[in-house]
Formats: sequence, structure tokens, C-alpha cells
Amino acid sequence: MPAPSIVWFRDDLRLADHPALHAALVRGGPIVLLYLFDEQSPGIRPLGGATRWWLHHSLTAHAAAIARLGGRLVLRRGAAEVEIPRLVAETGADAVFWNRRYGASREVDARLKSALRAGGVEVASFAANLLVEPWEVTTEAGTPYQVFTPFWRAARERPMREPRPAPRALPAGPPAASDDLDAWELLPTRPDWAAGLRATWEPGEAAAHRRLERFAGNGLAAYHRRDEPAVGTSGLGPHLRFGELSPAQNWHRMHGALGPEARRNVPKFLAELGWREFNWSILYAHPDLATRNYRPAYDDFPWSWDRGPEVEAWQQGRTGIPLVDAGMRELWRTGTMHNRVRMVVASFLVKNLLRHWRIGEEWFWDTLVDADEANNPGNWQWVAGSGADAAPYFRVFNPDLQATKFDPDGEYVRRWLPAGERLAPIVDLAASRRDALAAFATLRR
Ligand SMILES: Cc1cc2nc3c(=O)[nH]c(=O)nc-3n(C[C@H](O)[C@H](O)[C@H](O)COP(=O)(O)OP(=O)(O)OC[C@H]3O[C@@H](n4cnc5c(N)ncnc54)[C@H](O)[C@@H]3O)c2cc1C
Repeated sequence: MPAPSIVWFRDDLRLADHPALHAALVRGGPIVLLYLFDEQSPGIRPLGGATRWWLHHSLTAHAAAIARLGGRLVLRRGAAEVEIPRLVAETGADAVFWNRRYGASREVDARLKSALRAGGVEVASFAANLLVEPWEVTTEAGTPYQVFTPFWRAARERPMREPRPAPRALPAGPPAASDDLDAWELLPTRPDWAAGLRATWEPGEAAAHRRLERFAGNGLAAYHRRDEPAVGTSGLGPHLRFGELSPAQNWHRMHGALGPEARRNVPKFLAELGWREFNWSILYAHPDLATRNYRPAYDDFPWSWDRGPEVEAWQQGRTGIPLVDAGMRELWRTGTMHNRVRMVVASFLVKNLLRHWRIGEEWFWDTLVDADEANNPGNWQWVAGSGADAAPYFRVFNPDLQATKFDPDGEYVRRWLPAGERLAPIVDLAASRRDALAAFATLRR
């Protein structure tokens, strides 16, 4: 009987299409299934409130799914470079498998891999959480793409991994102490602000698949109206964020059985997955994307860092601009916001209020259930003009015109703002637009 192996789950809380788990099963022998709550390692950005809530429920679902197959999820807390070698020693494991990550924490993985191998432990890491590895799609000069369209054209032509089904059984691992999930205090208690999240979401792999099926059978047919916030999108964001569903599974589902209306919208949906890929490839090349302008010319932009009453009004959805307020209240209640409205509220903050994009990025990081280290800063920088293939800064969204165009019957705004609520706008849209353009004119070209 081989010595135990360890499968280290990170943002891949699923059993199907999990190459690291598959490798351990092929190897045979006992398997320690580990989730490590690591807020200490360098390069780790501690989760915000909404993602902590999601993680708690996703781990609960994952542990239950594992138990149904005869295994056990071991929960540990601490820095990976300390805790993984400790678990190896405790259990006598001689192999560790994981799926790759692509942000700054990949340095932790690289050091850990060398240290374990130096100690005679087999280590293997796998492609699992993106459609293409960032280093596989480069320009002819071998550099990362800076523009989405050629990136996606090259990426989507590559052969896509065939997703594997979930195992039918899991071997029991050797005895290993496990933390009590409640002791990690991921859920809000004082106050419990998560009622809207509970009403909106069901975290976990099984629920992710149900949502994908619902979308493929129903929502996808209307996806050409993606920009209308009242119509709705797939809602797969947080499931992808936590890896309850892999992009490869999405890709293959989109090439499976679909109605004719739905099929027409597949390229549009896949292109959105393409933006996810693009942002991760940008993060891979720029691990400091959340704290530094991708375009250094923007370092001189006169953004304000004042987090005073105007920013508070923005956070609370009390700016007096209906579409902005509806979006910010949707976010606070449900942990998500429609993509079009995300662009509008972000533009309002960085252009009409002239605040640094990092103020907004940090608020989204804390409040979005799908907040992740590539797509959140990548999209904020896209709106701010400082990002890769970004919207030009001088294109200032007018939230009222955006509402007329994308929410013509006011359905979305009515859903989130109490009828009859009238707040005075905190800023004049036309004058603040002029100020934004004047600020832009000060940038060196
Ligand atoms: C300021 C701002 C911040 C954002 N922060 C995040 C974030 O932290 N995490 C995140 O996943 N997305 C983020 N987005 C992108 C997008 O708004 C969400 O992915 C989308 O709204 C999630 O809803 P959905 O799953 O129903 O989307 P769908 O339209 O159904 O799209 C399917 C999937 O494609 C991907 N996707 C769609 N649009 C984008 C995009 N613009 N960039 C990257 N991936 C995309 C997501 O994985 C999404 O789940 C942000 C957008 C803006 C403008």
C-alpha cells in the first residue's frame, strides 16, 4: 500500500474536473483531503466579508460531498509553508498534489514545491482553474497580450481540456486532526448582515451545476440582452470564483445540447469567460494589479483619496443618482451587482467623484461574493482607464443616459430603490464630467 498523498484544495472547491484529486486517485492509497485557511502567507490578500461568507458555506457543502463518498475534508489554518510540511510529517504522506494559482501566492507554491521535493516528497501541480495557462498564450514576440481581442482569438483556438467526472468513491485518509469550521468565524454575527446573501445564493458544487443547467436551458437564450440589468446573467460568478465549477466545464457545456436561441449566444458568453482569462493572464504578468496602475502614466492622475461623506454616500447607495444607488444597494443586499451597473457605479466614483479606483476596488473586494484578485482590480482599472485594453478615461458614463438605454422601463431601479425615494444628487453630472476631463488633460501623454 503506497504512503498517503495530500490533495490541497484552494479556490477549486469541487470534486469533478479536479486534476490534482484525479492524480492522487490514480496513484492509489490513502488520501488526505486538505483545505488550508491561509491568511498569513506573503501574497495572500485576506478575504472580504462577502467571500468569507461564501467560503464558509462552500466548505460546508464540499465537506458533505466528500463525506458522502467515504472521505473526510481536513481543515487547517495557517501559513502554507509551515502547515503543509507539518501535515506531511504527521500523516507520513509522501506526495502532495494541487491545482495551480496565478497571483502573487504562486511564489509560495514554488518555494513549497522546492522544499518538499528537497525532503523527498513528490509534488505535482496541475492546470485546472483557467481555460489556458497564461504562459501558453503570448504574442509572436513571446510577451503577454495587452489587448483582449487578439488574446481571445489565440486562446479560444487552443485545445480545451476535457473535464473529468467526479470520483464515485474516495478512500479514507489517515487520522488527522481537523479544525472546527465555526471557529474560523467566517460568518458575520454582530450584526448578521448576510440575510440577503442567504436569500440569493446557494454555494457549493452541486448548486453550481444546477445553476449552469438552468442558465443553459433558460437564461442563455436571452444573453444577447446581457447589458440590460433587469434581464439577468448566468450568476455563475461566485461559483467560478471558488472553483465549484471550472471554466472547462462551462466551455464544454456550451458545446453540448442547447436550444437554437441559446446556441446563438454561446460566443458572447464564452467571450465573457475570455475576459476572465484575460484578467488572470494580466495578473500573472502583474501580480501587483490591485495596488499599482497597469499603465504607469496614470500614476500622476490627480485622483482624490478622500473617503469622506461622498464616498460613504456612494457605498450606501445614497448619491441621489438612481441607477448608481440601485446598483450599490443590490450589491449590499445580495453580494453581487449586474456587470453594466458595476461599470456605471465605478465610472461615477472614479470620474464624477474623482476618487482613486482603489477606494472602489477595496469596497467591492469586501462586498462582492465573486471578488477575486484578477477580475476585481482588472475591471476597476479597465473603467478607470489605467488598465489593460481599458475604456478610455474620457468616456465618462452618464448614469441617467445609461439608465434610459439599458433600463428603459425603470424595472431594475424599482427593484432596488423604494418607490418614491427622492434624494438630491450629491454631484452635478455635467459639471463633474467637465472636471474629470480637465483632470485627464493634466496627464502626460
Ligand atoms: C468594476 C467592476 C468590478 C468587477 N469585479 C469582478 C470580480 O471581482 N470578480 C469577477 O468575477 N468579475 C468581476 N467583474 C466582472 C463582471 O461584472 C462579473 O464577472 C459578472 O457581473 C458576474 O456575473 P455573472 O456570472 O452573472 O456574469 P455572466 O455575464 O453570466 O458571465 C459569465 C462569467 O464570465 C466572467 N466574466 C463576465 N464578465 C467579466 C468581466 N468583465 N471580466 C472578467 N470576467 C468576466 C465571469 O467569470 C462570469 O461569471 C467586475 C466588473 C466591474 C465593471
